[in-house]
Amino acid sequence: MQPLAPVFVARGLTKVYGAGDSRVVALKDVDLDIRQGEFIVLLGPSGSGKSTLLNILGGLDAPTSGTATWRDHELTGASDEQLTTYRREHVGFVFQFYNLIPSLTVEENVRLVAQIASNPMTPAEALELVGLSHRAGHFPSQLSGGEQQRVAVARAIVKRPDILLCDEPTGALDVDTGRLVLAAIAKVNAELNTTTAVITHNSAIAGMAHRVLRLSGGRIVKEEPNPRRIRAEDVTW
Ligand SMILES: Nc1ncnc2c1ncn2[C@@H]1O[C@H](COP(=O)(O)OP(=O)(O)OP(=O)(O)O)[C@@H](O)[C@H]1O
Repeated sequence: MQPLAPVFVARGLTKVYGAGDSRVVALKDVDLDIRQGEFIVLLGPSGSGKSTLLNILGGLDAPTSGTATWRDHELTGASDEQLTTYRREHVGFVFQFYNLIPSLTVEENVRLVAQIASNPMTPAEALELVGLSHRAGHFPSQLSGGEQQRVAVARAIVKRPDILLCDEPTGALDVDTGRLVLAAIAKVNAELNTTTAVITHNSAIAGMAHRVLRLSGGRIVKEEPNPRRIRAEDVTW
């Protein structure tokens, strides 16, 4: 499906941490529109503001100034309760480390999130999407790192989020298992039209994006549309 109208709009987004000598400007005056169904890859050196931007998009953090809206949700100035509702209903997160609950099976890990969502798919559907139906009854310790990360993707998408935010999803994985995780993320983007943003230090992954954002010093210094997207299976590093 083709990307449509902007669903996320940021204007003059600035984030300052600390004060005085420890003051850090993590984001500086960032303007950004993200369209429905877009697959965005964020690249940039360590400390350039990628996670800060993703955390604001996901309602995990609030900007110091500027505005950020997701559809009709005003994220700037939202209360903690409103941000919690926004995250719960609209945002799926995948981080570098999988954070699965070791004492629960794969299916139970995914079900835990489905239970607090308003319009979830079944855990079985989510596991099918990431190609792990046959592992539903296993415990996380019985899975490889790449399989555990695909469970984390299933857990993130079982609630049918509007946006899937991935911070270094393949950072702990080798190339073969990393590709399978990327394929699962790309499939969710393509089949559910889930707007997707992936932070990575691995510029090869940029080939999968509709659009690549390069950050440096808290600013988006380059935006590159990618007319020739590659499949996850063809990413090499
Ligand atoms: N909670 C915080 N308190 C103080 N400074 C912070 C905090 N979070 C981030 N920073 C600082 O803000 C800047 C941007 O950090 P951010 O994590 O967004 O960068 P990044 O591009 O994601 O880096 P990396 O690739 O290393 O994860 C850095 O200088 C960082 O030290």
